[in-house]
Amino acid sequence: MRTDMTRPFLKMNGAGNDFVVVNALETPFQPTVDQVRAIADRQTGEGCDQLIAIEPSEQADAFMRVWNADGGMVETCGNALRCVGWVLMESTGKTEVRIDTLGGLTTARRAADGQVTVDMGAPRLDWTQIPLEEEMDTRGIELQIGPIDDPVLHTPGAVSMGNPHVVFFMDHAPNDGFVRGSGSLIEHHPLFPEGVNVGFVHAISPDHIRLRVWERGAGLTKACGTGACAALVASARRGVTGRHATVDVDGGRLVIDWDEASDHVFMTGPVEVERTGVLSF
Ligand SMILES: N[C@H](CCC[C@H](N)C(=O)O)C(=O)O
Repeated sequence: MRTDMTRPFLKMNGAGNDFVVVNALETPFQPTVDQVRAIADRQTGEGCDQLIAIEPSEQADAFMRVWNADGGMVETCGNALRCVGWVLMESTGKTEVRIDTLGGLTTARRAADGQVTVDMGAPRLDWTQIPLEEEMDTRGIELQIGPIDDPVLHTPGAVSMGNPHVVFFMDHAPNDGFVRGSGSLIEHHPLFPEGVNVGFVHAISPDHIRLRVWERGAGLTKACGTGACAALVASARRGVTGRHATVDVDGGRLVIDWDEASDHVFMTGPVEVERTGVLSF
């Protein structure tokens, strides 16, 4: 491959959801779809679930741009917000930073044990905001997979945390094959004009859930931060949990609070720096 350009990056993860993070504060970073795919490829590239660029912002400390592994640019990423928040707090010495995204303005601050809390803002719950193709009650939408009289999956909650999510409720955590098979089907269902991230919740108790997520444009990941927020909101709206829960994901544990007074969702979880490297184009 001809190499015209190199670019340093930081490889980070949040509860196992991993990112190649590029500093674009001074020099713009505008990869093509093919370049994003090449970087995200785990066999031939650096390998990641999402590619992240930290860009300048007029109204916040930075703007965070997100590409899925399939090359599509998307609105936001909860686990990456913690990672980018940590990088900005380390580099500025601030204890709280504002990060703008295509999915809305967020705030990150330090929490106990080196963790980071992000104020993800209010969930968007109207069917037009998910968005859905037709009007439905987002507490439980009319969608089912499997035999009509005995569906395998049905009536998920729908929530936007800046990006679209559906959340199915199950009496056990599904295995990889189930998540991949049903997740990839539902991701592209015509009910979701912009595609959808697909969560599978197994409620262990009213403040503890197990979550697996098939991510739009990235597949089965070890964690999905916006997915954990959407799972808690969907669960609380159905009375499956209260407004606070520990969410066990494949790669770790996130704590989600849906604050009653502000209506904002707060997500707390880990941040890890894996290594530094240089991208070549
Ligand atoms: N696949 C997602 C973006 C990444 C979200 C996830 N990694 C998170 O931590 O929130 C989407 O297409 O909306």
